Amino acid sequence: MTVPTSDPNVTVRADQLRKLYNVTEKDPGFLGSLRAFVRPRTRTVEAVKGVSFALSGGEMVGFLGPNGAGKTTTLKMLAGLLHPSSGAASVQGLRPHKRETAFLKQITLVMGQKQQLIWDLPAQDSFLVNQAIYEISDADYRATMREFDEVLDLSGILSKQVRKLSLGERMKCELAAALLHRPKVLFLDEPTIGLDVNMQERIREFVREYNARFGATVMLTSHYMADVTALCKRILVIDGGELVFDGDLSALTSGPGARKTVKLQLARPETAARLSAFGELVRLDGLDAELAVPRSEVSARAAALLTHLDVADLTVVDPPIEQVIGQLFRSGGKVSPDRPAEPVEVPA
Ligand SMILES: Nc1ncnc2c1ncn2[C@@H]1O[C@H](COP(=O)(O)OP(=O)(O)OP(=O)(O)O)[C@@H](O)[C@H]1O
Repeated sequence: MTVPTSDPNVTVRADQLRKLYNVTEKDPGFLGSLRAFVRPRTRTVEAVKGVSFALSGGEMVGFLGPNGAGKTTTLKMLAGLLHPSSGAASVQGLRPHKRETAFLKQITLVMGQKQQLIWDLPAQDSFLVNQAIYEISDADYRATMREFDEVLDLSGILSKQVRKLSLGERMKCELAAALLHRPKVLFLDEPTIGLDVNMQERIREFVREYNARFGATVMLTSHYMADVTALCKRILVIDGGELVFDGDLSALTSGPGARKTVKLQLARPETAARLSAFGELVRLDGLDAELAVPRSEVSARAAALLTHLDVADLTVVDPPIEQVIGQLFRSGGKVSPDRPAEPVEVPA
């Protein structure tokens, strides 16, 4: 896919972005080290294989993919930390890898697994360092801190040494420090990782308010689907370095190819083989079973289940979004079209 180049509303653009890493390989042990020293062995990993997309100003987009799919590498290229092997990125009309001051003042990259606050000092000191780096006036600094404090409740933790903060407290400070200069584009890489559900919600609320207040563009990776469903209408899915889906989250749960979960309580035990005739068996636990069924075939399959099996209770629900995304990964991003209902053949 080639990204349109003339849309003035596009703030983030990836055009055939590709990244190769050269990895040095070494066998374990002393002999392995010796061999690697005498005859170094390298391998090329294609972490990102020519991805293209465009984000509009103010859009919040979820960037999903299994481990090692290329999410962080893509975000690092967009934030200018990595130089693409080929292709091009542009953010607010600027080339990220040039790391110009005008670019750095408009973006931020927050990595939940890495910290930018100075470990041995109170968080407040890191804030003052950022104030100086980004040339923020005292008046703006105070106003921003007041606003952030309202949502994140920072008072009482800013004067504590960073090393003594809890994970949640530290993450609130990390976010506030990273947004002190009020960037227009936020790259958030797992900002809620390891946090309890209350703190995840607090961070989401903060991102939502920031986006509404400043019209910021947000690209978010998270392994917690609740973050994505709460904040993003659109998702990009990357798998094996390739972009396999770019569209509305709702299209996955209600569009062609979407599936429903049929929850069954059986009156007597059934075999997996018999249940599988009615749909994809997702769970079988004693008398409780769950089947994934194409949306367009739900009525026919439910009727067949009630006819052929001894069912005590049957309910139809939307599958958890994790399951939908998992299915998307397994199908290489292909959303299969609706098919006409097929007759069910039940093994004896
Ligand atoms: N500095 C590096 N040198 C060599 N290979 C790397 C490097 N960084 C990442 N990779 C490889 O590139 C691929 C993509 O990694 P990346 O960190 O971008 O994935 P990810 O989608 O962010 O994964 P995760 O969800 O596990 O954080 C992986 O195969 C990884 O091993």
